[in-house]
Amino acid sequence: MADSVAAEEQKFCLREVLDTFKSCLSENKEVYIEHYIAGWRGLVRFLNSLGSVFSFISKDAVNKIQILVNYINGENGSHYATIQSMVKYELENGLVDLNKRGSHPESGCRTLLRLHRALRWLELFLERLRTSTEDSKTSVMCAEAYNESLAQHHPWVVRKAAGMAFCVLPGRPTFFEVMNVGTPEQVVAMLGDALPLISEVYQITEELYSQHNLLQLP
Ligand SMILES: CCCCCCCCCCCCC/C=C/[C@@H](O)[C@H](COP(=O)(O)O)NC(=O)CCCCCCCCCCCCCCC
Repeated sequence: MADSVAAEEQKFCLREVLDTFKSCLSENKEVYIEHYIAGWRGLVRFLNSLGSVFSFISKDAVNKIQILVNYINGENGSHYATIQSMVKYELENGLVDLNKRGSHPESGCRTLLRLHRALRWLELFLERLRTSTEDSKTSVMCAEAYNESLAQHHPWVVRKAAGMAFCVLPGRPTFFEVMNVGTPEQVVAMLGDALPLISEVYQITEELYSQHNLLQLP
């Protein structure tokens, strides 16, 4: 009984995860950090279910999520409701290391920027998955998406480790099964629904960071 409950709890559906990105946007298009983080938590669970070779990646994501959770639960938590309010608060109070890491090495702004760059990887990867054919290789799609996005911000050693991890990604059929969304057609349809929302969250964040010159935070 306990086992089946545990199994049920662990049952993973990528549709639900991607749906959390829907709830990220407020009416006036601000991005709720709490929901943004919830989306990442779900993605990390998915990554963990693919095997322990990916744990160096999920550990870093968990670490960044935790930094943001600590801000949300901290005494200035009200300023961390949306990415917009966080940027305003941290900049106005000099809480961001702008040029080199110094007294604020783990600001909310620089931490979220790392996840934001990873969101671009996700967008590119999911778009490739959506338009892939039966014989497409997940490792190739993942590597291409990575090279076009995150890789540009990673040192050689991280790129090397990431490249090795991609090689052991399961093939497309298994990958789709683990997503637990249904038939390949249903996966493709679900991705078609989810991608515009992920793109919108990405674009809004990108513009905000660009306006404030925060895209290269150390
Ligand atoms: C499905 C395959 C998943 C491949 C994931 C691709 C991303 C590869 C990222 C490799 C990061 C390696 C770990 C180290 C990272 C940090 O150096 C680096 C910089 O941080 P720092 O400035 O504090 O040092 N960190 C980052 O860039 C943040 C990386 C966050 C990665 C989160 C990845 C979550 C992946 C979720 C997969 C879900 C797939 C769903 C598809 C159906």
